[in-house]
Amino acid sequence: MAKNNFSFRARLKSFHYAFSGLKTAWQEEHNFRVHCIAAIIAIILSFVLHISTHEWIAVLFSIGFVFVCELLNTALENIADFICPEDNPNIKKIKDVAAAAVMISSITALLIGLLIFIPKLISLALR
Ligand SMILES: Nc1ncnc2c1ncn2[C@@H]1O[C@H](COP(=O)(O)OP(=O)(O)OP(=O)(O)O)[C@@H](O)[C@H]1O
Repeated sequence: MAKNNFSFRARLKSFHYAFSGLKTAWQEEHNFRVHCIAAIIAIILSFVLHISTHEWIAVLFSIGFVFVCELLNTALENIADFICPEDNPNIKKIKDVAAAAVMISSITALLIGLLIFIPKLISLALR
């Protein structure tokens, strides 16, 4: 029964676990670091180019979308390596499909970034 009681301490612990997951992804996944750098560049460009609220929503949603795909891909890779460390065609399929999700999210984010930033950069250059 006591397990169902709401506890701020338990909620804080959940945050701690989630941040520990982020730390693991940062330490172990090179792609995660690349996505962090891309996100920082996109946020700096957004401030510098004074994008609109709607554009901010698109940029932030794209960044979150890529991070979520990357983190789920990392979790899947770890499960796959844990249950089957040897070469296995099914594991290859699972990892390749998960990697495809990251690729699609990254291409989508890149296209959204280009749509928002390129016209602003061109008009800035032509001023
Ligand atoms: N156990 C396995 N059996 C068969 N093929 C595998 C196995 N592990 C990995 N592979 C193949 O090798 C590719 C790379 O695997 P890996 O686990 O290194 O992923 P990665 O995307 O390179 O990792 P990272 O995100 O660390 O850069 C996979 O996409 C898959 O095609």
